[in-house]
Amino acid sequence: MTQQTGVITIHQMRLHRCEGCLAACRPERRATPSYELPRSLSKCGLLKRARRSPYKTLVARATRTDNMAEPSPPAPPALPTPPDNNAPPMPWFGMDIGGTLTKLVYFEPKENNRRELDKETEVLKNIRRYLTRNSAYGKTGRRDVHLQMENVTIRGRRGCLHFIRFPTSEVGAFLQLARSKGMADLVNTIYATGGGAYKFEDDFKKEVNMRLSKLDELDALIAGVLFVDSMNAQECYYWAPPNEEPVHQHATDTPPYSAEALSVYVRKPFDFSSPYPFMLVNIGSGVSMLVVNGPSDYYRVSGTSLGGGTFLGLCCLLTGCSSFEEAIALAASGDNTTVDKLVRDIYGGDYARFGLPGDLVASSFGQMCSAERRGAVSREDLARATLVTITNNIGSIARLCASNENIQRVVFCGNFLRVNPLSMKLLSYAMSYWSRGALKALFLEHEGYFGAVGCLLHLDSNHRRENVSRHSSPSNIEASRADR
Ligand SMILES: Nc1ncnc2c1ncn2[C@@H]1O[C@H](COP(=O)(O)OP(=O)(O)OP(=O)(O)O)[C@@H](O)[C@H]1O
Ligand SMILES: CC(C)(CO)[C@@H](O)C(=O)NCCC(=O)O
Repeated sequence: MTQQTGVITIHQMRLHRCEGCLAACRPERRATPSYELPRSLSKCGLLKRARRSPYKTLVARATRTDNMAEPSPPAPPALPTPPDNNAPPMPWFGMDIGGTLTKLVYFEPKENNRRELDKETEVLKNIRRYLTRNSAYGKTGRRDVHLQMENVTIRGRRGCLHFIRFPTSEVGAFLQLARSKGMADLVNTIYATGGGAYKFEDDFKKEVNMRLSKLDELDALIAGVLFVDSMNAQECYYWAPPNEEPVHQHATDTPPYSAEALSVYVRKPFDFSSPYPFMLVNIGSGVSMLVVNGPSDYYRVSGTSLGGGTFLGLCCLLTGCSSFEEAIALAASGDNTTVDKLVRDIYGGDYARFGLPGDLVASSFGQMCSAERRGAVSREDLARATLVTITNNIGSIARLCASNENIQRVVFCGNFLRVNPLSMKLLSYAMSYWSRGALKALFLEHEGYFGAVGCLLHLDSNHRRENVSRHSSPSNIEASRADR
């Protein structure tokens, strides 16, 4: 992320400028986003104030190079946003305690004036220094420095968003750290989402006397996606062959889904400023699929328990690897065709009548019933087959749901896609090929952090959301199950 020069505020969500834009893009790089506030956000005081604000919203009209809109004049310089004296005390965090990873977004205020600096306690300064000067915390905490967002303004405070993650199994260690850094004395409430916000609520209270103000994970996810995308013109992208040749019209000898064909795919920016309707597929430990018709108009259409957790769990079992990064590295150099049974292994070639090419996987892990083949297979091949199995299954369900719902754009997010271009390319190919070009797979740079951002956006909300979201009414749950 290279946002440096623009000032982005919640009041001025549409204003975007980044180094990348200034260097490489025309001022009109992005079309005016039709950004409506998520209902959850519009309930919070901050945004109510923003609407009444006398400070005019500034819109940097910019259009992505692949989707040129009417040229428009460059945006005028940003007006300063008035500081909000009723803002809650720093530090400001949003937290998503997921089934595998906990994500923490920290707002680091910039431009403190002298008075504020004098007022800032030593503890607060230490927390800020500790979080922003390190990129590793203890054995397992990591800051994704490349995702850092500069010049975000929240409640009149300009600052920088930092993205931190650690395994949810280390929540205990995090609480100890929070105590040792004095965080517990400063923060009495954290906006938190994810199953862990429920599961660990008592631990936060007992260990560090912090209250978790719980937000629904899917509400927070959507709010976070819309907010981050509105601030970062580079957020949304897709993968395609360099010449953008439709993969279902591919006419060479190399199968379009082979490792060789996928290796030439390149990443391209996508203008997501008119997003609706879209399907959001969150690939975390498990997978949730949502149809999003508007910022506060969505439903969970389906899901699958075969997600990122399954990939990692199976890889650990099959290859003895011990981290996600290792599993991905193994998969990157493996060959799944020694593990899977292909259509040609069954037919000797294509099953032409129903358009099934010989190279298509007919049966995932289908070769592994042979002792001889099991003896010959490598760890890399097993990891690759696991990745392809999980990815293709998610792709199939997403495609069926999208066609069923008459939706053309499918946005994939979640940390399964972290450092995992292979899955993104496979999903891109599969969406396009099996829909004959009708579906487009899209991806987001801040992969797994949207829930935590959604929580940060609530930091001044007095409104505590109902524990049971309106989206999970019994009838919706039934509908979601029935859909499978
Ligand atoms: N460093 C990592 N450690 C463990 N898993 C990782 C790591 N990086 C990426 N992953 C992948 O990301 C997945 C977790 O993604 P994410 O953080 O989006 O979900 P979660 O919030 O933990 O799960 P859920 O939403 O289902 O509760 C893991 O299952 C794994 O596939
Ligand atoms: C349970 C959640 C929502 C927790 O984030 C996620 O892991 C998930 O969507 N799992 C898939 C559950 C299913 O629909 O089969």
